[in-house]
Amino acid sequence: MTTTQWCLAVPKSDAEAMRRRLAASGLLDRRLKPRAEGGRVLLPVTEPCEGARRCAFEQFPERLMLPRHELVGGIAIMQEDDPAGAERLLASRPSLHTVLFPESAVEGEYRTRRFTVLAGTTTTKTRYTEYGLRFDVDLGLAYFSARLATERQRILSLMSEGECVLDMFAGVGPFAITLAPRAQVVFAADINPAAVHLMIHNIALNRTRNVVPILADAAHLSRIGMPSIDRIVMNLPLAAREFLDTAFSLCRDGGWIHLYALQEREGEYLPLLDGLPAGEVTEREVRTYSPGRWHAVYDIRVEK
Ligand SMILES: C[S@@+](CC[C@H](N)C(=O)[O-])C[C@H]1O[C@@H](n2cnc3c(N)ncnc32)[C@H](O)[C@@H]1O
Repeated sequence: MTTTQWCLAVPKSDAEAMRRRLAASGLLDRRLKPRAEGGRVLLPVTEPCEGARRCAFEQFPERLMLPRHELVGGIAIMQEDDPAGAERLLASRPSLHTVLFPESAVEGEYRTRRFTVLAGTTTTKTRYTEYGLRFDVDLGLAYFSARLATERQRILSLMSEGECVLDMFAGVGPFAITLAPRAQVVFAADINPAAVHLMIHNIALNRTRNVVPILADAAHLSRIGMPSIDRIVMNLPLAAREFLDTAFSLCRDGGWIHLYALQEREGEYLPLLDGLPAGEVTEREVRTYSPGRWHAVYDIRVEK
């Protein structure tokens, strides 16, 4: 049976690396068989993204009946409250231990969701691996998304050796621990004690020596005697705007701020930079969030 889906066409030599990246970020449509076309491989993706086009694919026969889901380690998060589908999903992959259904949207200051267990072990904890790093997460207690895996690697690729980095909204530490190998030091703050607790655990799990976890409201960071920062990550899409003054005060001249935003219009967040010492700004789409709304990142060069 064939079906039409969005896909990315990549050179054969890059196909396996790209397939892994898409799988890690939850974008690979695992129900469909990738296929060759000329010197390229067509990789089916679950949602439109930059460079994607529509193509016909054959379905994997054994996965025909599996419900749509997002994977985080051994947990599958389903989009429908379908216990029978959850049982089929659980049986289809030996690595899965739990299937969850979100009862709420991402909510509250800690940006967490409430879940119902549809199948498997009653837990919201799991171990997730990303580019060789391990993260213990508890989806009920602290925010975590596997969909930013590629974005974390992009920020790493922008860094020079020995940078001093600040992750203002660090959660369980995925950005901070990913960026640490190229940094002199990474300060990683979060207001959620459970997130900071897991971050400390993940720092030890990955034998990272240069991440400084901070349990604090980011609004207070300029008062704790921090050195001048080369690069700041601001991943709190709905409220990061409230912390821009603090970020600009902490970042050195010539440094960079990566501001994540949920937006409905290109350039929606640019007016927030009026009156701030911002130089070059590049805006890019990270991923589609919902129809008409996307997760964007603004790479902002600080010019004081
Ligand atoms: C969208 S999550 C991002 C977490 C992490 N950067 C990641 O990519 O997984 C935002 C985080 O900001 C934290 N947060 C919310 N308000 C904060 C504040 N005022 N100061 C510090 N952290 C805050 C939340 O607890 C949450 O862990």
